[in-house]
Amino acid sequence: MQLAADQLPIDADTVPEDVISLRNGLHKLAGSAGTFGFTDLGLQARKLEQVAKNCISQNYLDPASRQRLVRGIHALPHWLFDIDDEQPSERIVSPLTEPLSRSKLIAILETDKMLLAATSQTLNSFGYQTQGFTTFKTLREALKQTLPDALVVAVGQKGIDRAGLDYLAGLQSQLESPLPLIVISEDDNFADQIQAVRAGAQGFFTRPVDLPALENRLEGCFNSLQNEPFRVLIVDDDLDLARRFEAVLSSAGMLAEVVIEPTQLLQQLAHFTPEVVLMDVNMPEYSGPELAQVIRLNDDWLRVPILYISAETDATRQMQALMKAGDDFITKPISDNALLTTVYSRAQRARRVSHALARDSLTGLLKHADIKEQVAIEMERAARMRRPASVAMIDIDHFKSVNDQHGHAVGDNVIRALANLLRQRLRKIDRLGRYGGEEFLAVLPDCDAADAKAILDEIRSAFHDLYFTGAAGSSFQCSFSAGISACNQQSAWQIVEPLEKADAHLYKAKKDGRNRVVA
Ligand SMILES: Nc1nc2c(ncn2[C@@H]2O[C@H](COP(=O)(O)OP(=O)(O)OP(=O)(O)O)[C@@H](O)[C@H]2O)c(=O)[nH]1
Repeated sequence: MQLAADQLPIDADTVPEDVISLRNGLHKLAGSAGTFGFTDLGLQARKLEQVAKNCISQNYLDPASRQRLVRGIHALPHWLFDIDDEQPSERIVSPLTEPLSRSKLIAILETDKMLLAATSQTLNSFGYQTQGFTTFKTLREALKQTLPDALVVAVGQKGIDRAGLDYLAGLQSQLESPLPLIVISEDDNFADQIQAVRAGAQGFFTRPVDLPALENRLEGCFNSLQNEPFRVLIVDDDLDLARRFEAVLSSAGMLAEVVIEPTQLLQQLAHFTPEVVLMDVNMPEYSGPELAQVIRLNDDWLRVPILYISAETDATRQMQALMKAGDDFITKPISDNALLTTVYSRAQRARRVSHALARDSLTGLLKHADIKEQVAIEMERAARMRRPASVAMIDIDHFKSVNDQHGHAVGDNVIRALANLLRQRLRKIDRLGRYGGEEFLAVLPDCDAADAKAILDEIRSAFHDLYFTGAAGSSFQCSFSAGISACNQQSAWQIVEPLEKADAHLYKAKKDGRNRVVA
């Protein structure tokens, strides 16, 4: 910029190209310097940018402006040493996503040993670790040592009393984020419920407890939506700044990727599937709004918010950009925490919207069309990589009679319980969807027929061990049948119609007596 400023003609009738490129450089510096902690440098650059802008709008480079530009640009390095201590030392907010690899530990307080064993067993079958207590005293001592991930406590004569709930309320108030708490009571009296709410309860069940429904509530508390890191795509030609944003977002547990070559934008979108796009506005070859419009040409990315990250503060120009495409403006310079919270809230909302649109409302699993698409993707990948993969079609046995005997709501509980069980037992890389009413479809990459059968048999047995609460408090059990189709390394590229094959095997499982897996 210094060289370009020195070469500006004295008293030019029209604005030379160099003033325009200097304006662009100053604009970029004004936006990025503050982000790196050089607030004063950013302010000086912004003032000089305004001088250049005035010349451009008058289409005339007057001597006074030329002098201001030349002197100002030569003085810029001076401001480089005037680093703003405040910003870089600003603490980056704690990671906004928590890794989920270990299974969750649930502490259970239940004075009845039989009920404690049944509750533990059910939660174990859903993949949770459990720690059982029969007195509040022992639970309290354990809580002093380590905190579980959630608490299930019985109140009343058979468990914790009012003072105990007060103790839990006190404990919860000391925690940054309260523990999920589920309360079990003898009946649904108001006093117990209000007491439970004051202790931070997120679930309240009366005896006899519908354990799969309790598990469903627990799972809701853990909110699996938050467990996968948010994915953010950064499009900025200023590589230093882009890397800085990438580092800030990564430090908070998000996955960030930088688009260096805008012509690769669509490929990177398809490959990375971001939940938020951060888009620079002024780039040399393609402007941010142009690239945002390209993204919006494809309905696949409609759910992904595009945030312009720009030094542009002029409301009219911001509006013009937003009218073309894009969702909001983040104004540079931006502090690390402001960047994180803005991106986080946008990503969270985008994920919720996406989830609500693609997921089945009863089970939270992928809907029919989406799981079918996943099967196609995974089978194609398996063929390409010459890796094994399996497809499993799972159907609850005699489900019509569950509805007929216990009502539709109880039937829904059974469907939800199986969905949760499958979700807990399958791996993260497996894809799972609700294929129809009481029918589920899963695709298991890198898993041959024998392994898939073993996993499904284990889940089948765990499902059959569950006791559901039916009409008038009666309890009943359910089972499912499953059909598996698979391709191994050798046949990976030969497999045709995996769904039809799995369906034929499911039919055979039903015909052979149900409660079985046919591979
Ligand atoms: N509660 C509830 N029931 C559903 C839902 N979707 C479908 N159903 C019911 O599921 C039942 C499926 O019954 P069928 O296809 O005859 O099969 P089945 O009784 O499970 O018998 P088999 O599959 O042969 O073991 C029907 O009664 C549907 O009304 C749902 O979302 N909730």
